[in-house]
Amino acid sequence: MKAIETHDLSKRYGKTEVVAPLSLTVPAGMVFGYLGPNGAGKTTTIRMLSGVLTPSGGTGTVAGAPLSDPDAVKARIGYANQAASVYGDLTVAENLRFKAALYLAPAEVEGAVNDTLERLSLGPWRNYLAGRLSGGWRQRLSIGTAIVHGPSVLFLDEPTAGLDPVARRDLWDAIYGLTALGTTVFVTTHYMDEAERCQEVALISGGKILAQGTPEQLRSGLAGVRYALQAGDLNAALHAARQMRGVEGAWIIGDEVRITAKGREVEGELSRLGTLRAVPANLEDVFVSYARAGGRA
Ligand SMILES: Nc1ncnc2c1ncn2[C@@H]1O[C@H](COP(=O)(O)OP(=O)(O)OP(=O)(O)O)[C@@H](O)[C@H]1O
Repeated sequence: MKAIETHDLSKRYGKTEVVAPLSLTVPAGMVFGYLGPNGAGKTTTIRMLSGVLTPSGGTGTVAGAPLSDPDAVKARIGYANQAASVYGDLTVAENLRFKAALYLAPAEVEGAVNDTLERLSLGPWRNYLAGRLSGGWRQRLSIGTAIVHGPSVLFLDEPTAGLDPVARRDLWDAIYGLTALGTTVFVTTHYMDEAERCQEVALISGGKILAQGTPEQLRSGLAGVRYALQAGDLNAALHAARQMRGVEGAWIIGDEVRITAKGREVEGELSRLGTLRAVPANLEDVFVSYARAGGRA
C-alpha cells in the first residue's frame, strides 16, 4: 500500500518554481528520508503534502485522502517541525490532551493520551511542565502532539535540528518505534548519518528529485572510487590531490583527506602523498555526485 503518491505536484511563487513537478511514491510503514540542502524545497513539499499549502499544479493522495481535500488530509496526518511547538506552561499530558481534544471524541481522549505517552516513553514525564523538558524530550512531546489523534502518516521537518548527538540518537529510536504500528514517517534532514538510517531516501536539490532508493541502492549505484588519505601536512596533500587528473573532488574530514576519483589509475600518484586506503561510498558521496551531475555542486 502507498502512504503517499503524487503526480507532477509543483509549487511556484511568481515565476520561481520552488518545487518542480514531483512524482513521488512512498510505501506505507517505512521511515522515508527527504534529503536536500537549504532551500531545496523540503518544507514546501511537506506543507503541500500536509494539506496546509495549495499546490500550483499536479495531484496526489496522502494516507488515501486526495490533496484536493485538504481537511481530509489534515485529519489523517501528523506534522511536527524543528520548532517543537508545545505549550511550556502545560504539563506533558495536558499538551497531549489539548491536541487530542481537537480531533477526537471526548471518550477517546484519555486513551489516546496514554497510548502516546507509552509509544514515546513519555510516561515518567506525564506531569512535568513541558517548558522544563530538555530539548530532546520537548521534541519528543512535539512528535507526541502530532500523533495523538492516530494519523497513519507523520511528517517530521528536521526534527533533530539543534539536538546533541545522544538526544538525536534517542529521538531516532523513538521515530523507528512509531513504524512498528504501521505509521509511515516522512522526515527531512540535513544529517547524512540520519539519512543512512532511513529505509528509503529521496535526494532533492533545486526542487527536483535527483535520486530515490534505499541507502544501499544509492551507494552501490555510484560510479568512481573513494579513498581516505593520511598525511603529515593535510593541507598540502589536499591541494596536491586536487591538482591530479582523475581526481574529481577532495576535502578534509577529521585527520584525513577524503578523495573521489574517476578510477584506480590515480592510486599510485595519490599513495605518494601519504597512507592511502580505499573506502566505501557514503550517502554524502552520493549526494555530491548527483548534485554535480545536475549542475549544482
Ligand atoms: N512564501 C514564499 N514566497 C517566496 N518564496 C518562498 C516562499 N516560501 C519558500 N520560498 C522559497 O522556496 C525555496 C524552498 O524553500 P523551502 O523552505 O521549501 O526549502 P527547504 O528545503 O525546506 O530549506 P531549509 O532546509 O532551509 O528549511 C527557497 O528558495 C525559499 O526562499
